[in-house]
Amino acid sequence: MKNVTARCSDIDAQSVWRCPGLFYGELQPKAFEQATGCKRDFVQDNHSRSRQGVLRGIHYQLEQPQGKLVRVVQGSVWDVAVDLRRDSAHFGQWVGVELSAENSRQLWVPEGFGHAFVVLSETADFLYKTTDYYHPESERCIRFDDPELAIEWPELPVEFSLSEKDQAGSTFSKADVYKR
Ligand SMILES: Cc1cn([C@H]2C[C@H](O)[C@@H](COP(=O)(O)OP(=O)(O)O[C@H]3O[C@@H](C)C(=O)[C@@H](O)[C@H]3O)O2)c(=O)[nH]c1=O
Repeated sequence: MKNVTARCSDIDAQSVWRCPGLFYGELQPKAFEQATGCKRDFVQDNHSRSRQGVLRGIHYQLEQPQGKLVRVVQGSVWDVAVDLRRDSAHFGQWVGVELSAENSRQLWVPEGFGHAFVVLSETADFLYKTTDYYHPESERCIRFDDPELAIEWPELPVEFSLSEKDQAGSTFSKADVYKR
């Protein structure tokens, strides 16, 4: 499997099941720094809800590149980060991880990576913090099924469902990428 863990950190979130309900402790800056070795200020918190089979990505912004700390608070997704830094030893390699409300895992997707996910459960609530602001003018998309990237997506009982923007994604070979 083409896989890279370099600079993508899988973090144990601080969530605790309670009876009844769930207590979720936001990852504090110090804990984030300890887990990733990175120091970041997050400027935006996003929340999206999608149904099973919805696939979003592979997204990235050329300007104002965003580091993303991602997690799921309801349901589960298969989450993927792709190294798009041309000078990187891991250029074009990807890492995938299941994120769910049950496993409380978080993935740190650093600046310079593309990001995508597909919803495994009936629905999923996906939350992410970003290190820079949304910049639609420089947003780019690479096809999730690019043969060169050869990302392994899970099999689902429903067809994958993509937005028009995601259907029109570029091939990896023709995509604008990061210089470093
Ligand atoms: C991401 C984003 C979208 N929007 C708006 C634009 C549009 O009208 C609507 C939906 O946008 P999108 O179709 O881009 O949403 P979505 O497909 O959920 O995009 C997200 O996908 C995942 C994989 C990521 O990595 C995220 O960074 C982001 O790109 O929300 C904002 O206003 N601010 C934002 O930060």
